[in-house]
Amino acid sequence: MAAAARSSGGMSDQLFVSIKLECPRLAEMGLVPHVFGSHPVAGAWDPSKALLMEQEEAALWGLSCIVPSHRETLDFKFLLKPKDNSSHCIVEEGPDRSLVCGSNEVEIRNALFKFNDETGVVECKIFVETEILSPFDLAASWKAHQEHLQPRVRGAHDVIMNADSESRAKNGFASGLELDLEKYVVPTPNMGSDVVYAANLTENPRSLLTTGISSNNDTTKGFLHNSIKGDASPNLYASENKGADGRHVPPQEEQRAIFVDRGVGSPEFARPTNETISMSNIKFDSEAKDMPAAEGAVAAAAVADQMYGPKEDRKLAIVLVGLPARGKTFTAAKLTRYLRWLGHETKHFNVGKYRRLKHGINQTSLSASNSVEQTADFFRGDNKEGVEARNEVAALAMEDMLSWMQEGGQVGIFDATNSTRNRRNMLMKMAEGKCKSPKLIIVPIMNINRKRRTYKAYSCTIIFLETICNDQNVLERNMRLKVQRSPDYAEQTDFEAGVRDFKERLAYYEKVYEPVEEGSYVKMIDMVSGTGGQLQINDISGYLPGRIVFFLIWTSTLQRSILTAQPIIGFPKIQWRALDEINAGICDGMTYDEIKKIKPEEYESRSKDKLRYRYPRGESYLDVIQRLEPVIIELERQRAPVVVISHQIPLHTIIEIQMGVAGVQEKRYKLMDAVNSTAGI
Ligand SMILES: Nc1ncnc2c1ncn2[C@@H]1O[C@H](COP(=O)(O)OP(=O)(O)O)[C@@H](O)[C@H]1O
Ligand SMILES: O=P(O)(O)OC[C@H]1O[C@@](CO)(OP(=O)(O)O)[C@@H](O)[C@@H]1O
Repeated sequence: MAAAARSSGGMSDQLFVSIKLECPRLAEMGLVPHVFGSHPVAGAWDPSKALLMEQEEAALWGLSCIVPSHRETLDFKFLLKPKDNSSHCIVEEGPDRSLVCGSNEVEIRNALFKFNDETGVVECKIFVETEILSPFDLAASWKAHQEHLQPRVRGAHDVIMNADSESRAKNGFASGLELDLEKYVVPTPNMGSDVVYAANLTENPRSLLTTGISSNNDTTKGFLHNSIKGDASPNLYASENKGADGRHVPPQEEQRAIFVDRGVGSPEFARPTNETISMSNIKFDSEAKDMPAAEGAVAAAAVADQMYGPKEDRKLAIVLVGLPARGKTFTAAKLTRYLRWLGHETKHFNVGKYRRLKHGINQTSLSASNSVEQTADFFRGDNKEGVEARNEVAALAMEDMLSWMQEGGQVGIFDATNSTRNRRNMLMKMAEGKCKSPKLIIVPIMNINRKRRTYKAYSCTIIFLETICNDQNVLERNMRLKVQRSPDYAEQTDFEAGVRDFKERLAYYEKVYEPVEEGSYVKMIDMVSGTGGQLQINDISGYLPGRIVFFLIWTSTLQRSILTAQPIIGFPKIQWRALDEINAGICDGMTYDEIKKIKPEEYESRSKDKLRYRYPRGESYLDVIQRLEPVIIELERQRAPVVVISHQIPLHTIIEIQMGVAGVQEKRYKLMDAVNSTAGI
């Protein structure tokens, strides 16, 4: 019942790069080395977005990253910035340095920095170490991280590379403006210095700023306007068109950051041991241990492929769905980082943030009672005012997201519960309004020749990403975390009362919750419950880029194929509806003999043309072939072994299909009689 496909290529390999710079003089001169380069993640030659190298010893700085294999070359240079004035910089002399992806040969030469004063030239030693990593190395690294093992291969610490890492280091937060926003606008409960409420780091509601919609927190409004003018964060909205050396720098609305996620892509990677990598090994005991980095990658994989084709022409709206405390914001944040890392303009819009800015953190004004403990009331499905208010802020956020996409943004991530069909319909309609047709966004451009407006169309796809969690222990813990961290409960001094209120809110949501059954969707089910987790994918063609390591087992959605996959631990399993057995319609559950007896005319038609015969209310083999197309295309693209567990394969048989330049080789392994046969097809 199983077929394994293996391909000979190594295109999913990634290049691990570790750069070190040694120079005893820099520290005493108060200078900090940075790296900047051609790729947006290295600042796109914009010195203000250069990546900070971390000081590892008194005279040694380091930076590590993973470069995806599809990037052909990465040109870069070193530059020095004074510790206390990051706007001045000294770029190294000489030609650009080049890293050729797919090759681990790098030219090593010292870096020379020329000063116009008596300092003269400062020379720094450079060490560059590269290594091509297979998906398995990365997966093992991820696993090692999850288990909090000490690095087995490299000694360097994990990297979080962030264009604004200096201010991050100073503030402990990713962005000056957003830090200030949280500090001054919405009170946040004391979560410990290193914990940031993820929703706070999402997009700032521009519709609420520009339309003058008032907040019941006056400080908010005033502060926001000041911030935009530049008082709070001079860097965030400043745009520069030229780098220090005159190179063109693409305009950027916000700081670009790449996170080489801890674990996945961490320099602390570990070689695979004989152990298997299992989602079920994920520990889930404290937030400090963080949640699996995998989901972000998993979900990203499922959507990243939507980005294939000319990048500037493709738009993707990812709409999160799920009850509160299911990890939506967490997943959206990971997805945002991951897609940005892949090079896609991505923004995360959190409706909770909009709600808090518009209505404040205490919704009692819209609820029946004035007690703080009644705030859950705002979320009651039959609280007309509450529902309207929530829809209103959701519409504002969607409006902002669609406008940003029209202006050039590529992936918008819309983070709210979106727990009813009505709400999702509203969002789809809004998107269609902008798109004119579900797949198209129309933007006017001037056609000078004809002196009239024509329209340039580009496609926009909506994908629902639903997070489902049935594990009561996980939920209990998540709920307490939400109360501890959400600004909604910042003013609630009685923690247990906050938990009760949040549970009440959840119960209201549960009453009206309608899981997604419509459109294109990815369902992430129990990803953190310790059972391995499952993904359900519907109507997403060509998903799963080869470089993603977490998708290695594919099953249909039917019990028997899921059960067959169960003993295979080590990889999350993905259910594809496209792999389901033929739908036999009214004949479902009957044997051929029974069909012959009960439905002789059907039996007769089927015998005449098995390929085209379609069961009443069911499918024909031609239909099945058609729905299998995306699976086949995806298989072709995979560069790591994939196990497909599906139907109509001889019992107790594994078919290994090797795709190579010389054609396709098929091997059959009979599990019961150990006789193997080989055939070319
Ligand atoms: N897939 C998941 N299933 C369940 N819990 C998760 C998942 N991913 C992350 N979490 C945990 O859920 C907690 C609440 O997450 P959050 O993203 O704020 O929830 P939501 O946005 O759904 O209200 C996080 O602190 C995280 O530890
Ligand atoms: O309007 P819906 O779809 O319920 O979603 C947004 C709401 O989700 C909530 C539900 O608790 O999420 P969040 O945790 O992101 O703050 C509310 O804050 C927010 O107002």
